This record gives sequence, C-alpha cells and structure tokens, in this order.
Amino acid sequence: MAVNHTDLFPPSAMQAIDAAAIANGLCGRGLMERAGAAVAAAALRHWPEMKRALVLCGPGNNGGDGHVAARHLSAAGVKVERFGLAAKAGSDAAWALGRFPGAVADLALCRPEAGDLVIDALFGAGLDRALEGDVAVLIERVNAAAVPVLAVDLPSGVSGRTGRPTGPCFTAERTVTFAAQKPGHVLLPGRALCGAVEVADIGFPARMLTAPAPVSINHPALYLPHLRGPDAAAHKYSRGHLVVFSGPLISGGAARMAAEAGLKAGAGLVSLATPPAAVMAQAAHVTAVMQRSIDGLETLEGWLDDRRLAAFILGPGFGADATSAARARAYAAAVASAGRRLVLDADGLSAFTGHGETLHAIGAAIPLVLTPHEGEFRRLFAPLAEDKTLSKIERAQAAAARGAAIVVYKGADTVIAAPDGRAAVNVDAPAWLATAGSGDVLAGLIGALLVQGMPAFEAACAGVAMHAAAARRHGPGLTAEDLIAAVRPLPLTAA
Ligand SMILES: NC(=O)C1=CN([C@@H]2O[C@H](COP(=O)(O)OP(=O)(O)OC[C@H]3O[C@@H](n4cnc5c(N)ncnc54)[C@H](OP(=O)(O)O)[C@@H]3O)[C@@H](O)[C@H]2O)[C@H](O)CC1
Ligand SMILES: [K+]
Repeated sequence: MAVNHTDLFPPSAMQAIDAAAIANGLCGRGLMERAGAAVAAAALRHWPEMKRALVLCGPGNNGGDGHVAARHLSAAGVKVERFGLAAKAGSDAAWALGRFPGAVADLALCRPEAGDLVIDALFGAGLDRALEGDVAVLIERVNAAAVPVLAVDLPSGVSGRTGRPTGPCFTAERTVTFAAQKPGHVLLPGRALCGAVEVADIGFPARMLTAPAPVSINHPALYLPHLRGPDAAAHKYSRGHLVVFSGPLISGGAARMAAEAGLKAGAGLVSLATPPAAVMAQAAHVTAVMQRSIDGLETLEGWLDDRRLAAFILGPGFGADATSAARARAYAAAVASAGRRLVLDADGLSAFTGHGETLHAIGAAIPLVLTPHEGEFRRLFAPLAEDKTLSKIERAQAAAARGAAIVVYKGADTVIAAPDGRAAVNVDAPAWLATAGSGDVLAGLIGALLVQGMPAFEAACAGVAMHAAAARRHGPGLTAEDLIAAVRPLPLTAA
C-alpha cells in the first residue's frame, strides 16, 4: 500500500491505474471503501464540532466515495444529510449507496447553515465539462453561505488535468485525494480552490503508482544527485565563471542583482559584461563581482576564447529597443557558437519575439534556459499561450520542444519543462516572492548552478527551489536585495 508524494498523475492516468489494479485482482469497491473512510476521517479530524455533514453525492465513483463517507460519519454519531444525483445502476457508487440506503434528497433542497460541513462528492476525476443547472446553483449557494467545504478528490468544477474551473466550481477548505496528486491540485487556480490537500493511501501497491510521464512536484531528489560539491582541491575557476551581460547606464541594477545572486549561489567567479558607458556606474557598486567592458560583438567573440567562461546570462535590464534586441540576438548567437551555456531572461527573451527559428537553433546547439513570466511567454510563444485546452504544464512542455530549451514558466506555480517531456511544478514559493528584481535573482541562481556543471533541467529546478527557499527564509517585506542575502547554497544531500 502506498502513496506517491512527488509524481503528478492526470485524471486519465489515475483512471488507467484504477482499471489496471482492478484487472490485477484489486477490488474496486475496496478502493472506494478506503477512499470514503479517509474522507470521513479527515472530516472528523478537522471539523470535530460540526453540527451536520451535508454530503453531496454525484452519479459516478466520486459520489460513491461520498456514500461511504456518509456511512462512516453517521456511524461516528454525526448528523448526516445526503443530497445528490442518482448513482449509475450496477456501478460501485450504486453498491456504496446500497450499503447505506437512507434518503438522498434533491440537490435543490440543500440549504447549508452555519455549523455545517459540506462534503463535495459530486464530481472528481470524471469531470469533463462545465457544471450547469441545479449543481451550478448549489455551488453558488454553498460558496455564498461561507460554510467549509471538504472536497473529495477535487472540488467539483475544477479540472484535475489543468487546475482550471470548467465553469462554476466549489472553493474547498480542504481536499482529500487518493494515492497521488493530480496537476489540478498544484496548478493555479486549482491549488487555491483545493485548499489544504491530503493524499490518502487507498491500497494501491507502490509498483502500480509509477507515473506515465515524468511530471512531478519540484523536489530535491530531482536535482540534488546532480550537484557536485567543491572538492578539497577546488579553486575559483573550477567552481565556474559566470558572466552576466549588463544593460546601459540607466538599467544596470538588474544585471548586478543576477551577478550577486550567482556569487551567493556558489559560482566561483562572476563578471559583468558591461557596455563602456556603464562601466563606471557598475564599478561604483560592485566589489566581489568583476567587470569586463564589452563594446560590441567583436570584443565579445575575442573574450569567448577564454574557455573558463562557462555560462552566460543575457536579458536582465539589457534594453528592449530594436538596437538592443538585435544586439541580444547577436550576443546569444556568439555564446552558442562558442558552445557555452546560456540563460535568457527578460529583454533577452523579448529579443526573440518573431525569431523562433533562431532561438531553436541556439537551443539545439547549447544547454539553453528560458525564464519567461506570463507576459514574456505570451510574446514568445503566442499561439501556445492562447490555447485554452492546454494546462500550464502542457504549455511549458510544448514551449520547451519549440525552443529546444529548458523553459522556466514563472508564476506562483512555476513550471520547469524540458524538450524531452520532463516537467516539475514548484509549489512552495511564498506570495512575497513576487517583487521587482526577483526574476533577475532567479536567473543568477540558475546561471550559478550551470557553471557548477549541473545539467540545465536540474539547474533550473534547483534554482527555482533555492529562490523559493530564500524567500521563505526571509519572510514578508522582501526586496530583491534581501532575497540575495537570504540565498544559501544547496545542501549536498537531501534533507
Ligand atoms: N484511483 C482512484 O483514485 C480512485 C478514485 N475513486 C473516485 O472515483 C472518482 C472518479 O470516478 P468517475 O466515476 O470516473 O467520475 P466522476 O464521479 O467524477 O464523474 C462521474 C460522471 O459524471 C458525469 N459528468 C462529468 N462531468 C459532468 C458535468 N460537468 N455535468 C454533469 N455530469 C458530468 C460523467 O458521466 P456522463 O455519462 O454524464 O458523461 C462522469 O462519468 C474519483 O474522483 C474518486 O473520487 C474511487 O472511488 C476509488 C479509486
Ligand atoms: K468532488
């Protein structure tokens, strides 16, 4: 019996596991029995003083879990009232209703009051369209009554694949799901609509809970095995030299923050590649970070003969006008020709709007990491961004394939995706991480991990995790400077 705490299973994958388990002799009703018992246990644990449990039961197996939960709650002495839709004849849900045969009232009669707990067992993994009619009206009524909702598997109306509502949906205080989380539990707005998520063990053997696709929560086992600690003979060059391209005089701070974050994250050396007019301004600020005056492509190409320059960050404060964009493309191409690693962020991403083929060629040549926020993603991958059928994970995977690059699709639910389909969703970034300059710091962290030899997908996952950890360490009121100060190198083994 097991729970998979890290991989994400789309509802279709979970249904396939369910079917395979039953075909292999596991009892479907046993799964439902344990699912319903886990829901009842969560209700008793978190709402021990509830006056009534209003259990809303749908026509499928989600409703079946609701009937089982209702039976257990009633046996525990809770006043239970059931409302719902007829269970499909011959289904496990009909069996569950048969084991607790009392009245199931029409949904239109459900009137939640203060002190009630609503258990939402209307629709779970089987939801495939917008909820309408009596169900939609009831959802509005429950949400307006501000009574707590405990969702079974998922709040009804939320897609387990995308995390987006298909129409009206419940806002749950807690959700009990089974065996593993679905993308809808971690992608926004699903994560917020689910409330606190509990994953219950309902009896699948561990060997059956292997994800069909390498999609998971961002967790240390993804990247820590790829971290090489400095050996006793380490010197600054063996720990990697990171270069950050600086923008003009007026916007040099962004590159500086990326550079300082890179040093804190363990790069041996960090240099700013600065246009001559901005050198003095940068010199007035930096100490451990070094500088190189780069007045154009030729100077850069000459400097690239130094093989110790391991990775480059291009974009923070670089300049968004046409001349700067052309320069950004030329510099990125030079870094690619020299076979170095590259992080494209901010203006470095916007420079490739309408230049998708060039971007793909760079990604095909070198390890390339793109770090777009929503607006940059829209500019760079316009048709993908608008495709409402895709989840954020699917959009990031498609963008990674298109750019031949690791894509860090930023947000409160940052998704890191690779062209080969690997993807990870970061779930522990605090809200206060959304502050000016935060993205520049993230680029610096990823760059620092790249120069230390981490492969690009793992470096991106680790950078995103370090970024969130630094923000949690500092707490609210964070500025990008505070964030840099709160960065700590990765531990060499999982905590
Ligand atoms: N392995 C597990 O994790 C287990 C999960 N369990 C529970 O089972 C549900 C999934 O059950 P399923 O029967 O597949 O699906 P639902 O109960 O979510 O939906 C049932 C049917 O509802 C209809 N439907 C779908 N969307 C709508 C809508 N918007 N409006 C109206 N009706 C809708 C649809 O049937 P149609 O014939 O009408 O198309 C669905 O088939 C899972 O979430 C868990 O709670 C097991 O109990 C244990 C194993
Ligand atoms: K539900």
